[in-house]
Amino acid sequence: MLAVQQCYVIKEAPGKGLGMFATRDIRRGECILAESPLVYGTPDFIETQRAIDAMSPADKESYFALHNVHSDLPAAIGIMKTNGLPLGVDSVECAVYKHASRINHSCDPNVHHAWHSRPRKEYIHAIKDIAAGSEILTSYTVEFKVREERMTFLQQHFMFECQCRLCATPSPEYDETVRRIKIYSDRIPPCASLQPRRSIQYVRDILALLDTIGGNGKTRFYYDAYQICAMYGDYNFAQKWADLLLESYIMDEGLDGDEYDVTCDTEMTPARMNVPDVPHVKSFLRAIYRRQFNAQPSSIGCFIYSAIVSIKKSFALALGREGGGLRAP
Ligand SMILES: C[S@@+](CC[C@H](N)C(=O)[O-])C[C@H]1O[C@@H](n2cnc3c(N)ncnc32)[C@H](O)[C@@H]1O
Repeated sequence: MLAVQQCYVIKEAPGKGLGMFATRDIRRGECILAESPLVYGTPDFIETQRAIDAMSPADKESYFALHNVHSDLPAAIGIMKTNGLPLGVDSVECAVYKHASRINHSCDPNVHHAWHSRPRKEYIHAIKDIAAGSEILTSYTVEFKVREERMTFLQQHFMFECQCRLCATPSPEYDETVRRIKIYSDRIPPCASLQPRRSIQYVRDILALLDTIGGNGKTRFYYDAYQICAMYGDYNFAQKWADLLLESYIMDEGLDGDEYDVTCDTEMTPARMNVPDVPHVKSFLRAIYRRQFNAQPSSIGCFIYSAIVSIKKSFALALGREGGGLRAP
């Protein structure tokens, strides 16, 4: 497994309790932390309490040192509710971490957190360049919520008033952009089967809107466009969207998960794949990475670009038909 060198410190974050701060410049795409949970939680309080009781004394000490904003609940449960990160999108299970649970919130985050099920670790990746000394901030809310919705959610679940740059000064323009993104996003699935061109246009409109508000959150829309083009046999443009998707996905989630070691067929090449299926492409990228680079994840950016170039060529050979006219990225 690749070693992750610590590039952060946990210390006082004025007005927020403790927080995580960069100890050196961190580049977008770098893996900041890959951490195993102290303990897992489920919606069943009794089960959760049992898991906490069964922790080692050292883990228990770390756990009970964490922040708790739910003083109306037993401490063990309050800490779980304050600090639990879900085990994947929409999961009702969560886990609490000694370090990752110290990361404070921003509606304009500079990291993305993701659960990787095979190594059973939480990964924190920089989604922006982070200057030494800056606070490392993730988002506790789901994407595309207007200021009022975000504030209500954060107050109800985490009992604080967000003072990030997006919340401190209300911006009706920002909220209007978020509303439009949400509307277009909801229109993509129903349009995809009957009006693929229109759905691709929605994707393009969303990408343009996202650019006006900082550019985060593009990955899922690249995936939508890739799927629509692949579904219609427009492999030329499917490949172009897949390139964008891969770059964006790997920047957000990295290639650090051991699941790619386990599932990886090192003989697999993109030319042997029928469609540019993302998990397989990730396995392939990981295999090249492990074969060719004996490097820290911090050099991952350079690798991604060279791998994408080789993948482009291979896909062009394997799938190189002319597109059926869906719009280019
Ligand atoms: C998961 S903990 C984060 C680490 C915590 N600050 C600590 O001292 O361990 C979540 C809690 O941190 C505080 N917090 C997180 N982000 C904040 C922010 N942007 N502004 C104020 N407080 C925040 C809130 O009390 C929230 O309930």
